[in-house]
Amino acid sequence: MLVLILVGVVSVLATALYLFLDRRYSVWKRRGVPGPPASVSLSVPKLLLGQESMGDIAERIYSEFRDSPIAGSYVFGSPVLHLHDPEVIKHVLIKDFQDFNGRGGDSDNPDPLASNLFLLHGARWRNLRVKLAPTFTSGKIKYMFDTFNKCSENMADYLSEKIAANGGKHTEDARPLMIRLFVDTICSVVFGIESNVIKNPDSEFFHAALEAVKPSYPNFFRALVALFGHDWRKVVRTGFSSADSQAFFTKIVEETVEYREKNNVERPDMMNLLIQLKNKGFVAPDKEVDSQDEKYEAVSGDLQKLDIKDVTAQVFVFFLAGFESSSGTTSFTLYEMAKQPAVLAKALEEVDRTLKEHNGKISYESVMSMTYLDKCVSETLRMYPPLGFVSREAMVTRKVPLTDVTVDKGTRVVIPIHALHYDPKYWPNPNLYDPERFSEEQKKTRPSQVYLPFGDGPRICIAARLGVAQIKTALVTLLAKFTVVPNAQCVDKVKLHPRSFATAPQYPLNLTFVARSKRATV
Ligand code: HEM
Repeated sequence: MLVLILVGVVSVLATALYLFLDRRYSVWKRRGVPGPPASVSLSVPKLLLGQESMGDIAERIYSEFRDSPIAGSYVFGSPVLHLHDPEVIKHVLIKDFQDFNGRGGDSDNPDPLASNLFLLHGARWRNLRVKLAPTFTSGKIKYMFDTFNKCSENMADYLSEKIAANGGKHTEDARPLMIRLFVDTICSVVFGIESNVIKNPDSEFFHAALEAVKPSYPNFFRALVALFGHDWRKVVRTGFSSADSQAFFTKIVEETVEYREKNNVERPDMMNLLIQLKNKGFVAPDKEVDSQDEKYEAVSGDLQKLDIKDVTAQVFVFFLAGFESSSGTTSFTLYEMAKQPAVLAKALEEVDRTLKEHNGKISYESVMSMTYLDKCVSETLRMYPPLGFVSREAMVTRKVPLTDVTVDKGTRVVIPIHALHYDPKYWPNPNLYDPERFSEEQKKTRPSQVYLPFGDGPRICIAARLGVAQIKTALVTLLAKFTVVPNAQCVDKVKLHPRSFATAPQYPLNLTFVARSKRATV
């Protein structure tokens, strides 16, 4: 009798679970949205085992359903909407932004580093964004120029020493090399600290950087849960960052703030501006460095001050986003130039000519005036966008723009940047590195939403100008002194790491740096 009751209970539970999952996994089918077949067994393993990234999944769905303006999938058992049509994307990112302003992160994540601009949404995000915007004006970037130029010079000195010691050339994996350069750069512009990672790879900042971006399973899983699994986060009790990162950044920020406040230290860096936000609630425009026409909403907005936890979370995201995206873009540009001597020759010619016109001086103006270099960086960002996708969250239940499909409040929305950047409809021969795609004539032939390396709309990368300026400065400084050739061990085609949140090569990008006979700089 007991056995019969037990069998009955198990059968009822199994049927209830089946019906629950069946209903959960049929949301898109019931709404007429195409997508890959869905079931627990099909949607979970590869992603959860870290064998396929969310970007890979978005790409696979895009190539299979690219003719449909939208498609549907499931992550952690929840429906995810994929946008394929540029006009729908424009609505979600820009025109209907208010209803899609979230990124998927939840507001009660206990991780102290999770209350950063990248993950917040709603009023907290808006207030913070308005407060932080003055940190990234073109005036402030020009002001920081000498700082990041100095770091590029240090890298050039390091390579010169290696080349001199190695009989005229030096081979190294470009990616960790550029991480060292941009960790130094970001430490200077954020903390005003000389981390000296270029000369000292044992520096605690280099270890913190590698720890934060390591394509390990725990890092991969944490990012996935932070963006797509807020129902699960409470069960799996995972934060956005590792315990080591939390301890490191909390210590560094507390020590730096305490030292500066005690000793009345003011430095031209982001920490200084974040301390203003902590103590006053806003960053005042700086007449010395900000241009007249730059708009300031901050002072008239919410004046609530940041606490030390908020400051730490922003420092963490600036640090991470600052070195990761720039090191990737610079190393991929050097890699592509090394593979294509004609592109390299044109870039070298422009660097030499422009620096000659500027008396050999690498300045913000000379770097930013190089139009071919600009095309090269744009093309690198097409082929290797640091984020393969961006996400949004539906903040209300409503119709997906330009369709009759209803999307429920809380649904995650994916914009597949990498897939759009490789669609042959917009980019003929997409695997070819061709900077001329960014000539003024060619740019006019494409819809704007098919090129999104910085995202778009009110949540567009807050530091896009800073990122581009520091990447170009590094390239000009290095190309003025060295040429690059692919090493025999250098991969022919880059394979992206499936467990890295940001775009990262799975195998080394070994490049050989050779001193140029005539230096372009003085
Ligand atoms: C080549 C350089 C860079 C690229 C390609 C890049 C790309 C991106 C992308 C795609 C987003 C998401 C935008 C969206 O959702 O629409 C983003 C957001 C963000 N980026 Fe960047 N980024 C770069 C450099 C930087 C740097 C140097 C920093 C800081 C020092 C930074 C800080 C941020 C922050 C804080 C956000 C969140 C903005 C928000 O949600 O309001 N990025 N970036």
